[in-house]
Amino acid sequence: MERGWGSLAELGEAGAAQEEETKGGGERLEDPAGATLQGQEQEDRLREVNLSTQRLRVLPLAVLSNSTLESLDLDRNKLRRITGISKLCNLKSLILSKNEFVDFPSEIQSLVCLERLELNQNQIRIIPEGVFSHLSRLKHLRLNNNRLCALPRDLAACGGSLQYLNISNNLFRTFPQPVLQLARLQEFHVQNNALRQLPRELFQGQSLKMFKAGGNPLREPPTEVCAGGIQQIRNYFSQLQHGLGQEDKRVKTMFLGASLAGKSTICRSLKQGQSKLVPKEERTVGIEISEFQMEDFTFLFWDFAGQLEYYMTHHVFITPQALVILVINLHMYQTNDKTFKELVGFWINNLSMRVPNSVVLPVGTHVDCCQEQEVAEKTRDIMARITAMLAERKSNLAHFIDNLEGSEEPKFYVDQWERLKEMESCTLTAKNLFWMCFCQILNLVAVNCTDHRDIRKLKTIILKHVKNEELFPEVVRVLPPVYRQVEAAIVEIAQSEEMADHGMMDLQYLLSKLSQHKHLASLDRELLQDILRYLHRIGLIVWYEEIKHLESTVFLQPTFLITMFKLLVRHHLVQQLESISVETLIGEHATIRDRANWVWTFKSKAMLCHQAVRALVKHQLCSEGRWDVFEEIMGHRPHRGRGKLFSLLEHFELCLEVKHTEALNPQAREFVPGKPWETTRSQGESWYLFPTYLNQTEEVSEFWGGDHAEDLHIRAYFSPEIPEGFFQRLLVKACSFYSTHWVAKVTCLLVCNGKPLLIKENNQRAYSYLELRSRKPSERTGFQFAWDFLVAVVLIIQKLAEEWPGLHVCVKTPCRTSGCPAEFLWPDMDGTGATTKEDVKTCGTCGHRFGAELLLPKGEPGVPSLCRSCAQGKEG
Ligand SMILES: Nc1nc2c(ncn2[C@@H]2O[C@H](COP(=O)(O)OP(=O)(O)OP(=O)(O)O)[C@@H](O)[C@H]2O)c(=O)[nH]1
Repeated sequence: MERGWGSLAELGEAGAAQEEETKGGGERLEDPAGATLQGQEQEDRLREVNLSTQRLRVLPLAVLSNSTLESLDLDRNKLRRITGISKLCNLKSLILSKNEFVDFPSEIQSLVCLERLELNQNQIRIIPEGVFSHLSRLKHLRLNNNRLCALPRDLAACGGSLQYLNISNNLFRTFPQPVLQLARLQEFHVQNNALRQLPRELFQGQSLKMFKAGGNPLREPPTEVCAGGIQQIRNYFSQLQHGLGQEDKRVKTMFLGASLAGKSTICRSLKQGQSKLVPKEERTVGIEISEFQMEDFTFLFWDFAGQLEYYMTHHVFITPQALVILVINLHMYQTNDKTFKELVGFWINNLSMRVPNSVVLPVGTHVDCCQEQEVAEKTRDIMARITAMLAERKSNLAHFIDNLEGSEEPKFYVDQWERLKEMESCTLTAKNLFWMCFCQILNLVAVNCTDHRDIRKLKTIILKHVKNEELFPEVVRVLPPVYRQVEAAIVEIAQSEEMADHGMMDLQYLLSKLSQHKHLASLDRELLQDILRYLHRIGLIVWYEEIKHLESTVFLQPTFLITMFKLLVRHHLVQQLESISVETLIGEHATIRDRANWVWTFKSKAMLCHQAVRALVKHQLCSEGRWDVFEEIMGHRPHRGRGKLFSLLEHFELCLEVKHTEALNPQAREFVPGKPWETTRSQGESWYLFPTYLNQTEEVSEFWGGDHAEDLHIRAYFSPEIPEGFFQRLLVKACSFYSTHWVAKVTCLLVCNGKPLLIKENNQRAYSYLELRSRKPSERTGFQFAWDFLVAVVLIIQKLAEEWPGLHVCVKTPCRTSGCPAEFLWPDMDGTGATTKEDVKTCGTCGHRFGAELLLPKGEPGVPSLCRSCAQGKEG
């Protein structure tokens, strides 16, 4: 058999050197100090036993006979009971997480010294009374990921000691009252249950420091209040005491779908209660937002433009807990794969990745342009394909799970397995175990937008759905009257004569304006800010506290924000650039020649200099009659201060500041793992790269010099696919680390310490991956560096992927034998160095043996965590 590239022989010398090192390490144990250490270690071992991941079904007798045992770790086994555990009466810590318990192991009541008990990730439904009354020293209790809907009353007996309690991911519908007796509780996790209400008493004491309740259909206090933390919840309850809570029924409704589907037409017709055809010339640019009342529900309509260029901004605005109206032009729809993907599949796929628990109502338009039978056929076809698509996704996930479970060393894949299990439950259809775990696609409604009866029918159907509490448990929010008063005051300020129509206002000025309102005069600023945060979370205003340049700006009209985005993220930007008037050029100290240069650089490199951006923005604002906001959003001085626009675009990774248009600043300080790194703020004009506008060029492959068979080579696979815009955002993130880089539409070359790393995007159905390649080091010492670089980029990919909760990414190394289809799956990268410790890996398919360095990062402790902090450092 022919040997593959990079076989064991390639690492001959390196392997021998390592063996030497291991021997040297062994000798050290024999010195006297080492012997004392060993004795101490042995003693500790008698008190602490770790039997995690052993596939145990019963407790080993040897363990039960050791009555001095203080800590027993049985994490990730197959235990259903632990008969005999009561003998271990000195036990202080008992870990039984990720086993197969259905019944609570009551023998635990004898372990009166217990301080830490972990029973998370089991199947426990009921905890009997009479266990916790014996555990008065218990400080730390994990019961998350079970099937619990109540806690025993005697948990109160741990009131003097319990500091940490986790009951997240269970089935609690009402708040477990015994928790209120836990006077010393500091950290409480109750996420992902079915709670509607939290008791005021929980927040009355001062002990609680950390509280998490996301993923509950909370009405009182609403999720958007809880997201503000304990102090905001306390403020909320103290306001509720002053006046009766009012019910607010509000639904964020997002209109999505391909270009010219009829989104704006439906949106406007629903608002006006009659057919309101939108002329083609009035296409939506960016997003339009409007508010509208149906019965006692307030609908906040978000109408998204269908052109792909704008999709880059969609991820900012597509948020969970909304009704999504997916508009499909039935006249354009053909019963084939291609149109399904373009008009329907693309949108559902993106929603299932970004907001896996969304409710989607497909609406077919242009019925008047179709035959009656055609409408029925197309409706059936769309629904059947959606069902098949979701089924395929589910079976893919099941397949990934099976693969991990069947792997030789499942313990290396626990994190990936858990994440997949979580996603699998999200893609099931309604009425699942957890209220939030559905991606519900409702039946398609076919309408003729020219007929007002169809509009009325659609309105009735929408109302019926939003009244369904199973579908929309969070529509109702209980609010203290002051919340509504602040909202009303803001609307008044926004509409006042004094207010410029861009609706941007300085935070301090807004707060003082609010204090002038008669009901709000006595409110303190902290409470007012809390309410502004709430209004930001429900999408009524925008206040990005987390962006430094925008922390003191409140956007009272969120649409203006989109106006800002669309100045630079839009259709036909080149034509806009070409049409900048001579007056504007002169105003920016530029010439017609400069303009030609800008157009050339933009077309070839997707870059604009600061001066070009200023001229472009000025040109567009003038043509829209909004000249007044130019300085506000671009900053006052042409070459300094970058203004609000760039802060926004950079925050959402839509553009990247670069220092040189040629070789992209080859002198820049680079990021080298392990060494301090800072961005260079060199002189000269800034250029901005807009990756959305990149074209395919040969430049990257020229600098890379073509793939070599012996390259180190890995792939990050994406399921169901690489989200639109993902690669461009990765590019912005990665290039801001590695300031020497070359980029093109689907490829990017990063350089670190003079070594190149290539990233290539391949997005095909059922075969979507990012390929990462670096040259095989010529010396053994070079492997560490090469893998550090690769791992750092993988971690940036994983970090970015977290923004798509329904996305699964897994990293594999293809077998190095040419033609062998096998791949080596990467273990979880949890920062503990869970990489390979073996020297040799054998391919299960072709049987070739390879030096492990050629396939996976070696398990040098600390390296992955170092890379992790680097990847996350930029997040700041
Ligand atoms: N005959 C007929 N025309 C419709 C119907 N619905 C929409 N239209 C027309 O289709 C065209 C596109 O409608 P829009 O509402 O602008 O579509 P959109 O989805 O908002 O399009 P973008 O703004 O490009 O994203 C307009 O000219 C509408 O008048 C329908 O049911 N029947």
